[in-house]
Amino acid sequence: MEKKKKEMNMAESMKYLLKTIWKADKGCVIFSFYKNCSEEIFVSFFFVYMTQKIYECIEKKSPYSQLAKVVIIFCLLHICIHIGSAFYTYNIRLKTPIVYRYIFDKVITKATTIEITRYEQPDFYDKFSRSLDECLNKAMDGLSNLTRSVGAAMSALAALLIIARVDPVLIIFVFPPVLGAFAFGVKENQQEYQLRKEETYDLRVMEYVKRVFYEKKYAGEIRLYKIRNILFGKHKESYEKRYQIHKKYRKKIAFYQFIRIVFFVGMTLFGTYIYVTYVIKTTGESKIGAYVAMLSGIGFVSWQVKESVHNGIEAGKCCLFMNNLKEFLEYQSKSTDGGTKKIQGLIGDISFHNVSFTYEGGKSKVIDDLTFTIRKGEHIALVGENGAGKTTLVKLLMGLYPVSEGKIIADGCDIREFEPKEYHSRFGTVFQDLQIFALPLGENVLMKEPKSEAEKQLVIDSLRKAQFGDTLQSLKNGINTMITKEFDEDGFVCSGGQAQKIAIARVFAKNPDVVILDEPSSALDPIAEYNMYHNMMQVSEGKTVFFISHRLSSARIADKIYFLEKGKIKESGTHNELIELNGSYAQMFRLQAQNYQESVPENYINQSRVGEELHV
Ligand SMILES: Nc1ncnc2c1ncn2[C@@H]1O[C@H](COP(=O)(O)OP(=O)(O)OP(=O)(O)O)[C@@H](O)[C@H]1O
Repeated sequence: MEKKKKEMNMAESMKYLLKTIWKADKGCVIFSFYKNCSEEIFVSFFFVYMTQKIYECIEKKSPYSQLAKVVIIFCLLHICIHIGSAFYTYNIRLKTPIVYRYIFDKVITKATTIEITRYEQPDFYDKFSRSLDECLNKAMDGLSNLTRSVGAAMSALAALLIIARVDPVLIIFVFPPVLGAFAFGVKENQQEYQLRKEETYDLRVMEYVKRVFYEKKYAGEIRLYKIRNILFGKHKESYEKRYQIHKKYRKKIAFYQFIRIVFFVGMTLFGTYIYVTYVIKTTGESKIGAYVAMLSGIGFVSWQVKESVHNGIEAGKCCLFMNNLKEFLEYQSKSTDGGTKKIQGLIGDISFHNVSFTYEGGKSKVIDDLTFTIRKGEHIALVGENGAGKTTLVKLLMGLYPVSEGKIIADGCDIREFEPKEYHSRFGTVFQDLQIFALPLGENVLMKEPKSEAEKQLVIDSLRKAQFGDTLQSLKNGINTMITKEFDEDGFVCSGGQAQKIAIARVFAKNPDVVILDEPSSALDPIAEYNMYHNMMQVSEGKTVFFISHRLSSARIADKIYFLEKGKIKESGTHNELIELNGSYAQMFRLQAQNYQESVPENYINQSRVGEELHV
């Protein structure tokens, strides 16, 4: 995102992870600490204290009953601790999805409030995908590793206390692995995190290629064109880049691991053996039992330190991913910066004041110094060549993109001052790239589950107005029919025109203040197109309507037509005024009218005259 924030260090990211999971489910954190700490401390007492007791018993020739008492206490403790652990194992499986849902909710909620422009930035996708994929999985892994690390550290500490009772000097031998493991563990973590960051772009490319081969919408093009080879090439290229990145970092990580284990852990083990041999040699064999027991104790401590560091490193890796989550969730969206004002009544007049807009990274203005006013209830047609800026203009109006210069006023107020969610809710839109969801038809229209009879009827009426009535009648399950076959073999697969009709029905069902139709009829047949516009204009009586259409025959019904060219309004007026003006609009209109007349070739007409079926 734009402003680079300082990343959290490991301790801060661990705190953030714990805080996040704590907010999602307190029990998760408590159980995890309980299980891993209690088990590990018990193990250290069992191994070190019990071994020492056995040797003591042999050396002092104490009665066997004393040892039996210790064994019974340990047995009882063992049962108690593992009852708790069993409870944890049962619970943690149930709690993991709660945490997963909590983070998922936060990320998705945030993503839907961020300006659409962010979706065009690779950096946004990196953070978004890492927040979703990595953080979701890493959060629980992080907690598990962190608590195991703390458990192993506590276990090592408990063992050290037992060892110190025999000979405090022995403790010195434990410090090299602790210091080394810590210093090199941090380095390993940093390398691992850098590796993940560096490979994110290529991972995304690989994910994209995977998605293209997976999703049905690409299946046709892939079979018909040679795009498969290009995509394979991209996948291979990214795979090789990732391989090089891994090679670079894995070498360093392996080196740090080698130093940590061979040098520091080795120092402890060999140092202790030399020291214990020395002590036994100089003090005689009186304490041989206790010292031999301590040798295994030091081995245990060293193992636990290794475990603690290893788990700490793993936890650190997971926790550092929390940087992505935090940065993503704390990102201040431009469109959500201000905007708390509520709209009173319906949206009234809308005016553009010297509005200009350039897409981020774009070189030239897509909308260039536009000034005009739309009266409440006017039906406006936006026409012009491809790329003239028509879609961009309506997206600016809906507040989906922030204007670069100037302002848009609705109801006498800059639209940036309105509460974005409420402002967006006032528009009913059919986008050019409209989306149909793998949900029942009713939900696709109402955009929520139609529960009451009135809501169900509204869905049916809206579908009829959108010219979907005949198709609806043929559907066995009516508005409960599942759309797409993604989750239901009997699902209904829409044609392009049917999908457009469903999207149009959404607008009828929503009954918004302002209707925006971005080429809503491009896939409709001429009769459906005529009826759709007729219905739309009827129900939009008194509402402001913007429609973008390349079929200028439909623009005739508008109260006013704006002809856009390179982000500027070149001509405006009613259809008749613009025809009279005899400018670009009139020229385009005449060209289309001429094409329609010439579009049925002479020989087809002749053939049809002799009784053959006409297929045009
Ligand atoms: N997300 C984007 N990022 C960068 N440039 C964009 C983006 N969307 C559109 N553009 C550019 O802005 C210009 C206007 O696009 P827009 O979609 O507004 O045109 P339009 O008039 O609706 O075109 P059409 O009739 O083809 O739908 C085009 O040159 C296009 O390449």
